[in-house]
Amino acid sequence: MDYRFEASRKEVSTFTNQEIRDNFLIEKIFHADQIQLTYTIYDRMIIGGAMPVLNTLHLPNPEKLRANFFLERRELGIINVGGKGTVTADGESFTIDKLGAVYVGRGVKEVSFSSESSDNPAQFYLLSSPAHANYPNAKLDREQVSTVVLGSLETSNHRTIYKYIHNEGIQSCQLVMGLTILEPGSVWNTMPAHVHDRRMEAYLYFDVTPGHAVLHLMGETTETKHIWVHNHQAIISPPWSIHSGAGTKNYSFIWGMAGENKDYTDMDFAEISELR
Ligand SMILES: O=C[C@H](O)[C@@H](O)CC(=O)C(=O)O
Ligand SMILES: [Zn+2]
Repeated sequence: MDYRFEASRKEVSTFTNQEIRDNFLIEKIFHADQIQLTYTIYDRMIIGGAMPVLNTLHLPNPEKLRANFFLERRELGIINVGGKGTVTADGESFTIDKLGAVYVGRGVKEVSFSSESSDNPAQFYLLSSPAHANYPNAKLDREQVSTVVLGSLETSNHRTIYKYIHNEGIQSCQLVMGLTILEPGSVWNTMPAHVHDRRMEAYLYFDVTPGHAVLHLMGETTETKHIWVHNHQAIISPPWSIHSGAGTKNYSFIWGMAGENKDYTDMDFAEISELR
């Protein structure tokens, strides 16, 4: 498991592009027949990917957790961005298509991942935060998710927010998770930008058309930095950082958060005129 410590706001303002990438970008989430995990000290979120092709993959118990099993003190949110696949949690199986989600609660001992077809393998994006309570395992298909439409084509930010794990959706201890799909011609996500000091956030960019990319923006509102992000790359966003981006074409991304509260609307917006 990759381990990422904090970087202070002051430090980040002096970082080179490579230092920004080393600290906040996860270059490759999906490795065939492997589970990739990155532990970030920000709210102790674990960001990962499971891509079963020929084999069934088992959620490991990394030494760093000093736990008896991965979910002893954690919960896990999963969204599939690949082909049909199955998540099994202590013998209970949940089969999901692309953009289906599974929540696995604290206390589940065995979690495994498999694909229906090795020609079109599932790609399970994983987010795990510490949990102090057990919530039931749950599954949600894309069609069942509550959506909010935001922005407009005139401001190049017409997009649909799908909320999966949140106060009115799948119940969790800390984890909030969903995804955003931009309409053709719209390229800006999360503009106007915001911060939420009470929660960190992680992004996974997906359905980025080959040959296109997203210019992800981070940093304090008056000290922004950029990272060019390609398909299936993830971003760690500290609680003090904006997390916004503009693509060379429309794209989609999974967002997830954990921290002090679970209120999706708890955001402090920055005026566009304030950005530096
Ligand atoms: O705190 C919430 C997250 O930043 C995202 O849900 C924002 C987002 O998807 C968007 O505006 O496009
Ligand atoms: Zn946010």
